[in-house]
Amino acid sequence: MSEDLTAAGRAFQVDLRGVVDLLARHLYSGPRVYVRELLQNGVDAITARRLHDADAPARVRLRPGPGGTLEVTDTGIGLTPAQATELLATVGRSSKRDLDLGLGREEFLGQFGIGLLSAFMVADEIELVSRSAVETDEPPVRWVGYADGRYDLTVLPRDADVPAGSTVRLRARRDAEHWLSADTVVALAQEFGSLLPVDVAVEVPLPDVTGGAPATAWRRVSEPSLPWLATYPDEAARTAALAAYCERTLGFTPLAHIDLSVPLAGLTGVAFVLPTAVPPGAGSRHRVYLKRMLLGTHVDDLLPEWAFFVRCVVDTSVLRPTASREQLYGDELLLATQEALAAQVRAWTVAALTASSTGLAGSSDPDLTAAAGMPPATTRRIVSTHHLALRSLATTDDEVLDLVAQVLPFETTDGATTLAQVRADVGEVLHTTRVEDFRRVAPVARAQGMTVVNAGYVYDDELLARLALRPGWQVRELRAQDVAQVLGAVEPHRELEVLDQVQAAAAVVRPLDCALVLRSFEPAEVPAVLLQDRDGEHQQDVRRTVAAQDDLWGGVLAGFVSGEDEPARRLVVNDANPTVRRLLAADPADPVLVAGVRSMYVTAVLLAGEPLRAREAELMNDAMSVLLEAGLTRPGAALPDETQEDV
Ligand SMILES: Nc1ncnc2c1ncn2[C@@H]1O[C@H](COP(=O)(O)OP(=O)(O)OP(=O)(O)O)[C@@H](O)[C@H]1O
Repeated sequence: MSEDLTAAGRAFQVDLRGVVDLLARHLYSGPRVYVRELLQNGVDAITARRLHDADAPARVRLRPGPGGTLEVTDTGIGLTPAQATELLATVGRSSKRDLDLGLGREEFLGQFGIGLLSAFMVADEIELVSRSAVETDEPPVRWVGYADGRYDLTVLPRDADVPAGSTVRLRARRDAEHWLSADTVVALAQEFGSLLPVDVAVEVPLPDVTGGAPATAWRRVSEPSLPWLATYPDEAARTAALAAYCERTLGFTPLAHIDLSVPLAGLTGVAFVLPTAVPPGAGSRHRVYLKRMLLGTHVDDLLPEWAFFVRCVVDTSVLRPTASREQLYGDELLLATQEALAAQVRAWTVAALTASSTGLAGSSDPDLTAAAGMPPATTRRIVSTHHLALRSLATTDDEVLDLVAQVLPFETTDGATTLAQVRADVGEVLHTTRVEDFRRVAPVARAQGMTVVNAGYVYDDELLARLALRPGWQVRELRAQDVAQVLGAVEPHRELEVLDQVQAAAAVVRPLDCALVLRSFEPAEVPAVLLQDRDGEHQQDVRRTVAAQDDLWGGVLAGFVSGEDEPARRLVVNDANPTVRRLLAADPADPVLVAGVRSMYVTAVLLAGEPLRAREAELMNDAMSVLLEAGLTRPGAALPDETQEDV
């Protein structure tokens, strides 16, 4: 016989275990948030009571007990038996968004009506004993919820010893006792509730010195006011207090702090400047409080990527949390807030940069004077520690770009100097875009009096490309020809004199995709330099592609290959170098000439900062043995023969 399952208008049944599992695994970051949810309910209840009675006490007390119990008592609004039935027995029911009850969401931390369930992550039973502080004729009530979805509700006698407000009691599930231990509760209450505007304290055991009954004390975990809004005797005291707060909370001593304020989002706070450089892309980890309850310590997206040199601590009363209460909800308001915060950090950054370039005496801009108010050594330290962040910002911001060009040192062939200085000295800013290119040309360029900027480091080539578009700047990437041009040609008679040797030497490097030319240049100690020809490199690429294509495409592409099979690199041999001159005096067929050219080539590759390929290392070895052999067998170069007697 089959049962009739037809139904209409029935209510959903909820399997609480499934819901709790869902919360624990997918919504909350872990059981630890149960403390936050209990604190939040206590604070919200106090807020609700204070809407009726502004002078009502504002206390939350947490008492971890023996055997894994925890009692959380608040002096909040409490519940009548009817409210307890309605609010606690329905998952998703919340008094905090119920306008019928005359309450709006703005005042409260909670909104979803699921927070209390988080206690089931650590306990199988939640007991809540409550007495309404507003409907004082109502009796107190005791509600007990079980993780399997049942609950008991008992109306207590009117004269029962239950003060106005609520007490939640938990008994830890086996395996979850540590979550309710005094140490853990203190740590969690401090983490989530340190900035709460109510008096939050945890009962902690005192060390037993008398041998009597164990003594306890209340340890206050909340601060009376936000550290950045508190009143201090003077600016120096405020800076010191904020630095101490940063040390306690974020674990570092800041180089400086930047005050933040976005009234639209009810946001105030501070950005602390990190004392050491962080790699770009390290992510920004900001500490965000929502109505003074910790939302998260790793909230992303509060500031743009370039601001990776600061860590913020902010409190907002208007931005909304995601349901996990661990990130901010991405709405229009958050976007506007991010923009406003970025503008404030940027204004400060510009001020710091300007201050470090000029000293800024008498500036009337408050940001500028604030930054300039820092000791010059501090401004310089900030700029040198966080130059990468500044370079990154300069790639998208012209004002910062101009300042960076004036203030930040770049590596050049004249030593570290600013781009503005290079412009003032030589007009055009010539730069390489790879560190290897710079290493390759630096010694020669330096000796020729050419100024070349190394823009091979992160952000620098983007930065120079942007600078090239700024009025008044002439910026160009260095080409091989620029260097080749300044390398002096050799007199025609000398060229003729060593023609055979140069041709023999060219034949040595040709299989290594390298041409060879003879020039005379300073410094004379450098026997040869390797020049990379970008056009040549491109030609090489095309040639490789042509070789790999079928006939039709190969034919089309071959049209792009210009002229002869030009090598991509040029070994420029220095006729001013004594070793080179001796080498060029050798017989073109002498194996020493071949070995000498090979070793010159390898030295030039290394000087250019290029890695040595296996083939080149092999050549070096061969060259060494030829040179050694030649050296050892030279007449008069043999080791003294010990058997021979002195004559
Ligand atoms: N300590 C308390 N004092 C008075 N009322 C309470 C207390 N704790 C819970 N409540 C009532 O129970 C309701 C449900 O609480 P719960 O923590 O599950 O959700 P919430 O706080 O409303 O929202 P959220 O899920 O965002 O935390 C609350 O809206 C509130 O009315």
